[in-house]
Amino acid sequence: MIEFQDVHKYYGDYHALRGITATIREGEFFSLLGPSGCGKTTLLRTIAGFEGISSGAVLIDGNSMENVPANKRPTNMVFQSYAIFPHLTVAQNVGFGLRRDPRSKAEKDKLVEESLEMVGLKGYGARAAHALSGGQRQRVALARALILKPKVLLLDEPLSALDKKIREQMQVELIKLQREVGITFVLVTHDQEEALVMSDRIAVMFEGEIAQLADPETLYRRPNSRRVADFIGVMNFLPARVLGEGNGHIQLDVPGLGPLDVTEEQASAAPNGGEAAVGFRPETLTLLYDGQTPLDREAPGTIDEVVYYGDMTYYDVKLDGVEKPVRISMRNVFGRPVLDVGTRTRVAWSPGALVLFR
Ligand SMILES: Nc1ncnc2c1ncn2[C@@H]1O[C@H](COP(=O)(O)OP(=O)(O)OP(=O)(O)O)[C@@H](O)[C@H]1O
Repeated sequence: MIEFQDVHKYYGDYHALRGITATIREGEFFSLLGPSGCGKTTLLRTIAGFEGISSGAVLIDGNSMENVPANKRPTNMVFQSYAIFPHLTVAQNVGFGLRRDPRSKAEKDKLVEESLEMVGLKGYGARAAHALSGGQRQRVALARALILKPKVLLLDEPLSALDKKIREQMQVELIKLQREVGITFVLVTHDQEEALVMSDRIAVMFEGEIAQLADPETLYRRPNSRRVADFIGVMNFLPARVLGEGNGHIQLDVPGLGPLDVTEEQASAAPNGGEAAVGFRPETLTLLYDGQTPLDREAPGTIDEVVYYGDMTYYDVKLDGVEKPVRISMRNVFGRPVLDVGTRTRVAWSPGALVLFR
């Protein structure tokens, strides 16, 4: 659907996009995720045609966009600062892009009403746009983009100005909306949680390059580099020594956990460039309570810090002989006490949940 072929972009001397090659599939919810300045907005704008490229090609439906101006592309963009017109009504805002459309007023009114219904604002047409809340304004901006029936909707941090609760609610609504209308959504976000929640696939970008492109579960469970692992969620790292390998297995010695085996599939693809380390997510470790036997392996440690979140607790635990504590998340179960700092404990873990970076 959208194809980037070795796309480079310079702003003067600055190399903002450094050889982007990727395909966004028709009908998918695709996110560009990365820290500030990595080039994700620039890449999104090359799809819209708001930004030219220095070399390479951007194709939509197999057609090169090289000489196609923004207003002739099958795309539409929704911005962070939902640029709606405050002096117009909601309906006038939504119908704005149809003002030169030859269809009758009755037909256009119907389209406006349908679009408003799509975004959960049925019956809001006559209201003054300036009287809407932030979340409602963003819906109006969405309805205004959708009414033009683009093949691709480009979303530049559309939810970042909303407060946490409304943002989470809008995330779910956007997913539903995307499924309903079935058009390709490309979202720019620096919020890894938002990308995980919403996307079919995510391209993680650093410094003008795509570091990994995968579905959320793969990104989370099998990050291909330490940098991606660090950017997505929380990942504990422990230094590891590679003892040997063969038959699809790698033997390691990990201080704090002991000698262990991982499979080749557990090794990250991109070279770490430094010393080997194993990584594991906080929820892949478990604190064992008295009398509990581990399913797999266990290691002794001492609780160093406790952060209580209501539904769960984060424990920072110092494994024996390891200076830096590892973070463990435990779901709080009724009747099970939250443990105190200083408690001696046993940490259960499974070799299968580790990722090896080397
Ligand atoms: N018009 C421009 N002229 C010069 N440099 C630019 C221009 N637009 C962007 N850049 C630079 O290119 C790099 C990538 O910018 P871009 O806006 O794509 O990053 P981003 O990942 O979207 O970051 P953010 O989340 O902060 O918007 C940045 O270093 C930025 O300063």
